Amino acid sequence: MAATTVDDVAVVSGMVHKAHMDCEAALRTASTAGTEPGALSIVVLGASGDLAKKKTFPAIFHLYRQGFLPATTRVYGYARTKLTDEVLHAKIKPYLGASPDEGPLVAEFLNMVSYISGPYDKPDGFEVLNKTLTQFEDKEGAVDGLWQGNRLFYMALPPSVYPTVATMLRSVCMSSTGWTRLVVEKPFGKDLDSAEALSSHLGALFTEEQLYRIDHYLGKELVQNLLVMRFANRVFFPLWNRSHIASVQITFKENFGTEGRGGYFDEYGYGAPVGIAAAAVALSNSLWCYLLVQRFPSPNRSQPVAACS
Ligand SMILES: NC(=O)C1=CN([C@@H]2O[C@H](COP(=O)(O)OP(=O)(O)OC[C@H]3O[C@@H](n4cnc5c(N)ncnc54)[C@H](OP(=O)(O)O)[C@@H]3O)[C@@H](O)[C@H]2O)C=CC1
Ligand SMILES: O=C1O[C@H](COP(=O)(O)O)[C@@H](O)[C@H](O)[C@H]1O
Repeated sequence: MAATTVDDVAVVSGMVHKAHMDCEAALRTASTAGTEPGALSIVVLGASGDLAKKKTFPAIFHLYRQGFLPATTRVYGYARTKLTDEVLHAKIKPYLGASPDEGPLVAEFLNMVSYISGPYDKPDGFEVLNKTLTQFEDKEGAVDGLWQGNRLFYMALPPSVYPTVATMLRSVCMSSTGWTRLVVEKPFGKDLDSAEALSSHLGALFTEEQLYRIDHYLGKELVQNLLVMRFANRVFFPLWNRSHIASVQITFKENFGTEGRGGYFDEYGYGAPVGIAAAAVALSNSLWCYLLVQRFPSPNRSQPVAACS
């Protein structure tokens, strides 16, 4: 059995890089931190929903607080519900995870956040969004006399609308002066056929470098630690195989109900008891990934493409 090396850890980090990140890590990678020149627009699609409120906006706030976002960043929420900027701010503020003395910082952050309402299946709203982004980029995106506007789209939406929204973004909202990236939160399909269909749909619209598929559960510390324990711990590494492990048990525990997460359970047995629907969503992505984290062989290079294959 080969000894574990620092390279093994780097290889594992490479895998983590592409597919196993939480919202914050994904956004940080996708925005290449605060050093990149030009204007950065982060668009949260499904901004009126549960994931946006509980995970995505707080993650963006944490990046802002840590100085990982360029000074020329704006955050746009997009969804069908008609909301004012103020109503969106009031909705997300309690979830940002700010301490009582961070009032001014929160106000500064919310000042960067605005909201656009529009449909997912017609170009109208996306045209307004594109115009808004372009105006911001024209104003703030100057780099050495040239203009650069980078756009990050985060789909905090039910899976049923991913394909339509991706098509709209591709036809109406691509940046013509910088990069465009699309973050897709799990579930990535509910079975092999739907995962392949989604993959080929997105693959026809965006390049692999533009696509970030994430499951925030795999960015959790416990799961990340499993990777280190498997590949970088000299005691566990030689023992982590079928000769020494009789079975692996993964327990999914959640003690609360739907709580506004209608879209979350869409197509995953919404009529079923909440626990079963929640477990079905978790099983379709997170739990399989946990199992893979236990089992996948060490990839031979640290690039995401090596990890994917
Ligand atoms: N909530 C969570 O903790 C987690 C969620 N996810 C995933 O993130 C995505 C979003 O989840 P979540 O925010 O909970 O879902 P929501 O039900 O809150 O949906 C998000 C938004 O999408 C719009 N929407 C809801 N249902 C539909 C529909 N049938 N057709 C079109 N638009 C709809 C609504 O906005 P509007 O009507 O204003 O357009 C809603 O505010 C899902 O893929 C979910 O599986 C992943 C991990 C955790
Ligand atoms: O992916 C999921 O995330 C949500 C939120 O979980 P949290 O522990 O990060 O707060 C969870 O409710 C859901 O069951 C799971 O599939």
